[in-house]
Amino acid sequence: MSHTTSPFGVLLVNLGTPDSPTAPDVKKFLKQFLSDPRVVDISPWIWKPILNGIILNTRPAKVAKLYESIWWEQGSPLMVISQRQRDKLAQSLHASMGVEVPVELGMSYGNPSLESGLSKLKAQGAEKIFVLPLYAQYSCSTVAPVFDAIGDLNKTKRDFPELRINKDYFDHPDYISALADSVKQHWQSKGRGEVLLMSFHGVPVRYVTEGDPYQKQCQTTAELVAQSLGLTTDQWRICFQSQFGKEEWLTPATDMLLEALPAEGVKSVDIMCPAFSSDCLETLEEISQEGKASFIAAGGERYEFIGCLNDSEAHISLLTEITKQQTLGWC
Ligand SMILES: C=CC1=C(C)c2cc3[nH]c(cc4nc(cc5[nH]c(cc1n2)c(C)c5CCC(=O)O)C(CCC(=O)O)=C4C)c(C)c3C=C
Ligand SMILES: [Fe+2]
Ligand SMILES: [Fe+2]
Repeated sequence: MSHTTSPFGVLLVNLGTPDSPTAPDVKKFLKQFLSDPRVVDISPWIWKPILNGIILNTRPAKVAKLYESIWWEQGSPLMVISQRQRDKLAQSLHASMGVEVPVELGMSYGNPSLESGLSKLKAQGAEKIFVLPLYAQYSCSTVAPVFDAIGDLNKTKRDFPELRINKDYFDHPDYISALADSVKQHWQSKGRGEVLLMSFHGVPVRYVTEGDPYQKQCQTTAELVAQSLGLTTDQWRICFQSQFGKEEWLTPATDMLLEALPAEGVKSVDIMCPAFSSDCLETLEEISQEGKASFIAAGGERYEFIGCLNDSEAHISLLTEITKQQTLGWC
């Protein structure tokens, strides 16, 4: 195998996670994240006093306990899985392109920062950068901040690398088949529920009415997965999780749906989270633990969580394919 280095590098981007499951580290992370006007876009005159006066004084201790319940020996699941994705994508690109392609991680909030990921790529000789945000569905609250941050970093530089930033991959055939195959594998090992729930991270309805294509992309992903599995309309549902704050968010809300399903006669479900490329607090705690408890308390009998694509072969092969398609002509 050749050991030539490619002229481009890949920056794998995710949202980020606290450095430790302690209140001070969770506070530091939440402060940076929730101060981004792309995430919470209400006027700073109104938002800053709420954030600094209430949220950052109450939420970190509560959320730190939740992080503690899902934390792994090697660190935050989101971080550990992201590192595995980085290493496996580098191996896979080397094997399929015949050149060594540097791959680094950059988190929108917390560590390692986007800036450190870009510097590491530059140090390895990458003159062109392919930025791959690990969100299949574009949202103004997740992918757009990556565009903003990279633009901002370049503002202070006299020169900047040639850049391509992936916008989304919500309908990529390899993404749909990876999700569908993960459901089939799960059915084989754990049996099959009456209904497959596809729970996507929510966003405020206003973001969508103002032009965010997120909801539409989630709907398309869910329909394509259902179609690929041959499900009839009564065998699957879409829902939106992790509501934050008082504004109206996308519905149906996952927690409300889980409480309502047993009364509708649905006692056995499988639930997956296609908007998350790695398991994290929002899937391992909110969906796998809390969701199960509320479904069972409402009269449900069987609740099985299907893990995210994480560092599975199908996921790495999807990321390899996207990288090859988007860097055509660079190698
Ligand atoms: C404030 C509003 C929020 C919006 C809008 C939002 C969108 C959004 N988030 C993800 C994926 C992740 N979110 C994670 C954590 C997280 N998200 C919010 C709030 C919003 N998210 C908060 C306050 C937190 C921190 C935890 C908490 O305090 O509840 C994470 C990281 C989880 C981890 O393990 O560290 C991810 C990943 C998506 C995909 C999305 C919009 C499409
Ligand atoms: Fe979130
Ligand atoms: Fe949450």
